[in-house]
Order: sequence, then structure tokens, then C-alpha cells
Amino acid sequence: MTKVLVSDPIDQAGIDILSQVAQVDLRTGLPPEQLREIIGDYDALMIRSGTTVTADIIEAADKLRIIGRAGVGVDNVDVPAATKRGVLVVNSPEGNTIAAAEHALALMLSLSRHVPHAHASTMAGGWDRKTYVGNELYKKKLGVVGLGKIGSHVARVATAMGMELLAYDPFVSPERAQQMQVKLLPLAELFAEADYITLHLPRTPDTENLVNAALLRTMKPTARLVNCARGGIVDEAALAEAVEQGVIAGAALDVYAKEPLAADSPLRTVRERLVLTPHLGASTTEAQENVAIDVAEQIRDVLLGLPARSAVNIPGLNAEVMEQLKPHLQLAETLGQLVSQLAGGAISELEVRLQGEFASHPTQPLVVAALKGMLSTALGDSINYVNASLEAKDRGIHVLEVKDAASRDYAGGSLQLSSRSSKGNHSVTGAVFADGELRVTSIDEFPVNVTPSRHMLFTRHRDMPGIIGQIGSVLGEHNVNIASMQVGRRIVRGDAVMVLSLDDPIPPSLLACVHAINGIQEAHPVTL
Ligand SMILES: NC(=O)C1=CN([C@@H]2O[C@H](COP(=O)(O)OP(=O)(O)OC[C@H]3O[C@@H](n4cnc5c(N)ncnc54)[C@H](O)[C@@H]3O)[C@@H](O)[C@H]2O)C=CC1
Ligand SMILES: O=C(O)CCC(=O)C(=O)O
Repeated sequence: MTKVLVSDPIDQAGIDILSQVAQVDLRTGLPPEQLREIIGDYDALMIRSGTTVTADIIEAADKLRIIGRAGVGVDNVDVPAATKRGVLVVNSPEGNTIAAAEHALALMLSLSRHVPHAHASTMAGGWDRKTYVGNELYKKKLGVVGLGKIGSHVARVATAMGMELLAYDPFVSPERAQQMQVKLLPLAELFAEADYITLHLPRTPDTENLVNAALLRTMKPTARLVNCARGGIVDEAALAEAVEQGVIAGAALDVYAKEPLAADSPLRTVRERLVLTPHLGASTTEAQENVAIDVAEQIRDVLLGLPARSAVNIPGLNAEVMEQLKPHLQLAETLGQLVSQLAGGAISELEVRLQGEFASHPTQPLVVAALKGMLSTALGDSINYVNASLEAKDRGIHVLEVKDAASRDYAGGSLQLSSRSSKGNHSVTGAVFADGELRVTSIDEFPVNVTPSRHMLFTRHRDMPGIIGQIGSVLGEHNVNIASMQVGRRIVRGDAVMVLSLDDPIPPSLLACVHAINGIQEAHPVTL
């Protein structure tokens, strides 16, 4: 029975989708050691930000195929460890964009009009209209750090509110910024000029403690900071001090370096001009339904053997690409299996050559498929689209990608894999014909026209009378039935290759007899 563990609260719509294909166990608030103990039973894990999936947990996850993060940030998942283990990580890149953007705007308005503090004072019996005089956002400068999906929505709404938009995002082009009516500035200038600063960038080694005491000191004393992105981007102790001492006019945080926020955090001692929420950015009914459906559908699809649309650890290979390139990926995988079985040993270099029309396809998915096929000969089912590139790298396999658009061999182009190993070099070429059928079109540069089948035998031999008959007799003596046969040669009575498609696997004793035939140079059984 396929089993899915849901270890954080998610919307019922997600549970309903998962229940179509699996037994769903909802067990929230598990301590890490307990999660580690039970994870081995599960095929899929669905989480929000409450569960931290460490390498230790992934190590114990013997059956796990997919981790679904019902949200954007996957910083609570050890993605490299998952990749190494071949576990797919998926998220919901857009399901909570509006919710997070609106929460950042809510925090900005809370700061400018002192809403939380005025509310607390009124609830405590007060009627204080002097202390809580605010400022308008209209005509103020808003600095957006990270102009991605959430940052862009914040920018759009803030522009409509009459704010002047500044942004810092090293990955956004000046054209895009101009289109959004946003002035791109270096980070230091943005911090010095803005009246409000809102952070919408991921936490990475580059962005950790990006907003530190020194940067806070460059802000205007009237300026305010909002962080609804990730904890750890802002130095919390430095921020508490800057707000307390009036270095800046205020700050609002939804996310913290360590969550839940520690009871003794210096942030909890700041009484005024600081607004804290407990990671509520994505907590709207709408966003929770969106992300739960989005991620549950991907888990369901992957458990059914279909591709995921938002895989974090298969760059460039989403469901759309996989559907479009399906036969081409199958060809790359098949050629990978062929070339590794022809090589018969550890391959040190693989050249992936996209010829003619093939060169118009994205290279990366085809390379990954070729590596998956190539490594599956030795590693079996443990190799997949997630870990193929990493495994190849770990094994020191040098991968070369070549695009040769000028080649005109087949209408749809062709794909050639060439391997180098201590036992010699081999190459196989294949094409996808108009009917979607795969063909092997050359082996070691000898032209053939072979439809790949489950059991095959490849030989390299002298082109001389009688040799094909002898091979046929040996197979017959071992009760191995030949389904089809192809011979390829470049010159008469020179070297030749033969490809036999067989109905049965080749026993080792048969292979020894084939090797013993006079004129046979190489014989390789292949199983696809
Ligand atoms: N508080 C909450 O509940 C939520 C928080 N988030 C967080 O919000 C953040 C942004 O999410 P999205 O907009 O969906 O992501 P996104 O990927 O669409 O945008 C991130 C932007 O940050 C930019 N960026 C990367 N490194 C940068 C750097 N060093 N300096 C400046 N910009 C940099 C990227 O170019 C990109 O444009 C993420 O960290 C995400 O985890 C997302 C949803 C809810
Ligand atoms: O699951 C949540 O509520 C957190 C959302 C979040 O931070 C994200 O999607 O990155």
C-alpha cells in the first residue's frame, strides 16, 4: 500500500487528493527523532514550514520518492541530501504569492499607523490619540529587495497607493524594472534613500545577515523595515537595538532565524515601533487551499509515475518539458543504456551530441536522461532524473554537450552518445521517427536501423561468409529465439556490426560460444 505522511497541518483539499492514490497519515508536531523512526514506511512526505527535513531523516527514508513543500521556501529541506538519494522535492511557487504580498503590505500599514499598539492600548482601557499619530505611505519611497513574484505584487499595489518604487535585485533586468515603473538601485543606495524597505528574497549563504547593524545604521531615522521573506536575512539582535535606540523608526517581522521565536529573543523586549507576527505570510484560507492542492496533485502524479510540474531539484525538467520531449528523453535513456552496456566498464567521459533538429531541444533534460540510462546499468532503480547528474559527477564522469544544428541526417535530427572508458570507446546514434518510434541508426559509426527491444546482442566482427550463420546456430543450440537481425558495414569484407533482437535473455554460456566463433571481435548482450 502506498503511504503518504503529512507532518504539518495542510488544507483538507490536499488530503482528499492524496487519498485518491495512497493511505494518508496526518501526524503533525512529530519530534525529529520520531519522524526519523517512522519515515522508512512512507513513499511521500508532505510538509509546510513546521517540519525540518534533515539529511539524517532522508537517510532513514528507504522508500521515500517525493517531498512536497506546501509553500515556496524549501530551506527547511536538505535538498542536496534529497537529490543524492534520488528523492524529488516539489513546492508550490505561486500558491501563496498574493497572501505573502498582502501580509507584507499589512505589516507596512500596521507600522505606519501603529495599528497593533493603538489596538492594545485601546483594549487596555485607553483612548490615546496623540501617541499614535502616523504617516501616510502616499508619495513615500518604498525599497523592494527581491523583485520576484511576491516583491512584484507588493510593488504593483504600492504603486497604485501612490508610493515611489525603488528596488534591488541583481537578477532583474533594467527593462523589466522600467516596465514595472521601478527604479533599480544598488543595495546601499536603496537602504539610504527608502522610507520603507520590504524584503522578498530567499535566504541563501549570500543573503544571511544581509541586513546587519552596519546596514541598519545607513537607513533614515524615519525609515521602517519589513521582513516577510525569511528569518536569518536580518540580524535580529541588531534590529532590536536599532528600533529600541531610534536608529530607525520601526520594523515588522513575520519570519525569524529560528522558529518558533525563542521566549528570550531580544525582539520580545522591544515594546514600541516593532510588530511581530508568527510566520503568517501564507496563512490565508485561499493560499492554504492553493498550495495544498498544488503540492498534493504533484505528489499524486509522481506516485502514479507521472512528472511533477514544480520540481525543485530537477532544473529545467518540469511536466511540460517532459511531455513535449517524451520520446526524445526515452531515446536518450535507451542510448545511455546501450552505450554503457557496450562499454562494459566504468565510463570516464560521455559526449552528448544533439544533431540537426535535435539541437533545437533543451540540452539539459536530454543529458540527464542519457546519464540516467547510462548509470542505471550499474545502479538499477536507485538512479533517476533527480540524482543522475550528481551521481555522474560523484563518479568523476566528464560530460560534454555538443550541438551540431547543421547536421542533416534525419528530418527530426539525431542524438549521438559517445563513451570513453578504460576498455575503449563506443558510440551509438538514434533518432525519433515521425510516428514517435525510436531507432538506433548507428553503432560505433556503422549504419544500422534497429528498433530497440528488451533483449539484444551486439557483435563486432569480420565481414566474411558463414559468420552470421554460425551465430544463428549457436543461438538456436541455446534455445534463444531471434526476432530480428541487422548487419551494418562500411566496406565489403572489412569490419561489421550485427544487432540481434532476441525473445530471450542471453545466458553466459551462450556468450562464451559466440566469443569463440572465428572472426568475432566483440559481443555484448544488452538488456533494456
Ligand atoms: N512569510 C511567508 O509566509 C512567506 C515567505 N515567502 C518567502 O518569500 C521569499 C520570496 O518569494 P517569491 O517572491 O515567491 O520568490 P521569487 O523566487 O519569485 O523571488 C525571489 C527574488 O529574490 C531575488 N534575489 C535572489 N537573491 C537576491 C539577493 N541576494 N538580493 C536581492 N534579490 C535577490 C531573485 O532574483 C528573485 O527575483 C522567499 O524567501 C519565500 O520563501 C514566501 C511565501 C510565504
Ligand atoms: O507554510 C507556511 O505557512 C509558510 C509559507 C512560507 O514561508 C513559504 O511558502 O515559503
